[in-house]
Amino acid sequence: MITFEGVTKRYPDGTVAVDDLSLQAPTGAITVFVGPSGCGKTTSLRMINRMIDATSGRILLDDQDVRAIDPPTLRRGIGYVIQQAGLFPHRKIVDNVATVPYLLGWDKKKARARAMELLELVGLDSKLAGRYPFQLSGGQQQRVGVARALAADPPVLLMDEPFSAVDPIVRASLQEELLHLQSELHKTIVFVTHDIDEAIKLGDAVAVLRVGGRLAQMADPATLLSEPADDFVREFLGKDRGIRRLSFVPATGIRLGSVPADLELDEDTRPLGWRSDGGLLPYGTFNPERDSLRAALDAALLSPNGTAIAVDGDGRAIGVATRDVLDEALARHGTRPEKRVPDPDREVPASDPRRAES
Ligand SMILES: Nc1ncnc2c1ncn2[C@@H]1O[C@H](COP(=O)(O)OP(=O)(O)OP(=O)(O)O)[C@@H](O)[C@H]1O
Repeated sequence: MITFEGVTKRYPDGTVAVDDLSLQAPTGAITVFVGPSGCGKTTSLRMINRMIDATSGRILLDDQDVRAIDPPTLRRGIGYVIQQAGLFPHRKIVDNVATVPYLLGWDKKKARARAMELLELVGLDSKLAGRYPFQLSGGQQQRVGVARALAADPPVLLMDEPFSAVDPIVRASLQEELLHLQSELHKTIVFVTHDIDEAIKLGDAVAVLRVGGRLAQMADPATLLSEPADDFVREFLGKDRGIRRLSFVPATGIRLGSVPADLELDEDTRPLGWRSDGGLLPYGTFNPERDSLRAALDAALLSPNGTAIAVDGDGRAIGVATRDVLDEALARHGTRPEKRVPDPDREVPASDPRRAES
């Protein structure tokens, strides 16, 4: 557990980057700091490993004040990943990954063996080990950055916009891999991003900061989307938060009808398409055991008749959800009124989506 207790950082020029920040990043979970540029995310992150020292307040690592631990010792237990990986350009990939083990005095063979193991863990081909950073793509370099941060098996990992320099497709796969790694490693991760979608995808807990380094809200993603604390958080989450929050509603409760005769199936009862005079029409599927209500809606949108096909883990049709049934599910989950503290002094502007919701 990482605990911020009333932490403030005032830079020598008087800028208050972080103002009385109190929050907890739970052990074994991903906590994301998100917010607009200049809101103090990086400063907050760097105060954990003492690359920056707080002006006042305390940061505790489990129960120990980080100020009581000398920085080299502290950083041995904290992996650090930054944007564009920050690899040493003149060192081979394997030696970049082995940096911390070398510093810890491991013998070269053991350190390199560990590096090779980590390259595999982050999905890199072992033949890249002998290359130099410039010979790798941006996405590969980021993977090396993650491998390097994990080299000494630190319990804590700090990640500062680690995926923001790569294109959206590579970024999505790096995010998936981080989630996969985390499901095995259970590190305590603090992740900084300015991208709310990334925060919602990766965070077990999301701390939304506002400029001036003040905490606007800290919550799990589903709560954040359904119960934004104020207008700043609501704006920051964006206009499509209604549909995004359906990603956190399981599709299990959807009432399924039987598979209709106009759905063409193969011999294993996997769907092939909707029959029509002009041939088979496209369709969309969802797995009620595994997918969200959003996935079911997506499946419905892919079918010209608006009916989503439910499949089992082997892709076999087990039923359908018609538009009416999906409407019912939406009515149950999609229009839940927000819990907010009304502010009688505040007018709700005509453009505010809450007007439409009420
Ligand atoms: N060394 C410094 N001296 C003075 N002010 C600083 C210093 N470093 C950062 N700041 C200021 O502190 C505030 C917070 O900066 P910080 O880098 O923590 O924000 P951030 O949320 O990470 O921003 P971004 O998303 O743009 O990286 C900003 O106003 C920044 O200009």
